[in-house]
Amino acid sequence: MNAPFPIPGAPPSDVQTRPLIAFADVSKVYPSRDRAAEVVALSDVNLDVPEGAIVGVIGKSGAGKSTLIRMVNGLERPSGGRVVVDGTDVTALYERGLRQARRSIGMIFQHFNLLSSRTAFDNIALPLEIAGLDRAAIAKRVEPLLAMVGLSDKRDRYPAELSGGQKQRVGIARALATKPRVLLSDEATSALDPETTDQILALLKTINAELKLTILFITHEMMVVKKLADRVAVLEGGRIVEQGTTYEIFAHPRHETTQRFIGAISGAQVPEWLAAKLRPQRQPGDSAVLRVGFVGGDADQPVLSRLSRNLGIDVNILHGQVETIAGRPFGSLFISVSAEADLRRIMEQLAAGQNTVEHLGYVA
Ligand SMILES: Nc1ncnc2c1ncn2[C@@H]1O[C@H](COP(=O)(O)OP(=O)(O)OP(=O)(O)O)[C@@H](O)[C@H]1O
Repeated sequence: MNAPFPIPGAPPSDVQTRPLIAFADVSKVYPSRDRAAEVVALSDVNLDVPEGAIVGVIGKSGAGKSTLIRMVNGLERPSGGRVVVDGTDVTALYERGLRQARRSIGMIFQHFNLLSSRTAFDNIALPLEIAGLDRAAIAKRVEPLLAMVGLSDKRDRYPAELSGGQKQRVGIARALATKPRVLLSDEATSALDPETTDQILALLKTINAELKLTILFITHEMMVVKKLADRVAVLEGGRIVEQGTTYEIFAHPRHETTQRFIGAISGAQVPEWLAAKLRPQRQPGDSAVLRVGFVGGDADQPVLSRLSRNLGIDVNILHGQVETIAGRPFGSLFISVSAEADLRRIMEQLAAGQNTVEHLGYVA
């Protein structure tokens, strides 16, 4: 029931629920050119990015990710639908309005897009120069940004003198210079090695938490989604085929594209060495091989030692990867038990909570 009049001091009812970025029925068709057919890059995209959240959009090459993210700051215009950022319909804005809207939307890129003729300090200062700040005001803003991204000692270095990770740190500081409310990340870690990727993702998480900055990112790597996102949307052929919280999507992927993305990193795939040894029929002296999937419930409990104690059997761990996503356990363990044992009871015990158990076959 609606309140008949506003409650004094209460926030407007939509403050907590209104997304900071909203895509509503967005489509994009690139017209045909030079006898090439038109390209439908996006169809019926509906996606909300809640204020303060980190939302990832994952998809293969050509899925429409860049087209989607570039609509938020008006670098791309939809053919249909609306993109609303902080209450402003950016699809209705043109030059001056767009320039102004872009001050509250920072962006970072796969190849950093730094000016090679400018030092780290001067790259970060650029948006402030464009905004007309004087030198003193610029220094007052840039120095703390350099410190925040851990580059105070590199302030006078040129991009060619910086590592990939350091260049991306400059890119992040530059994106934050105008104190945006939204940070867009276009494959920001795709050109970096795994260790540097982790450091940049950690920095983005810190920035999100400390500055309350809303982050929308695109990637083709599920690992990045797992480490960074609160929510994820899976894009395929220009359509969102699945979206939800990162944990929901990892724990219960419904669409086969999502399952493929997750399968590659979840540890649920049977390792090659085990697949080579597995046989469907039991032979004397064999062990039975089981895959236990942990989704949310029981992985932090001593599941295997309990099993061993309750049923008096030995359990061998063959392979596995169990970690936490959004603070909840997720992953798979491959175990073997004597094929003489009561497999039905073993599987019942292992399937306690939300665990899944499959009997894969036998090994010698
Ligand atoms: N300016 C353009 N003119 C015509 N077609 C375009 C244009 N930009 C993108 N496309 C097409 O639109 C589709 C989506 O492209 P987009 O770059 O958004 O995908 P993506 O998921 O970001 O891919 P990648 O990961 O390879 O960058 C592709 O088929 C692409 O060829």
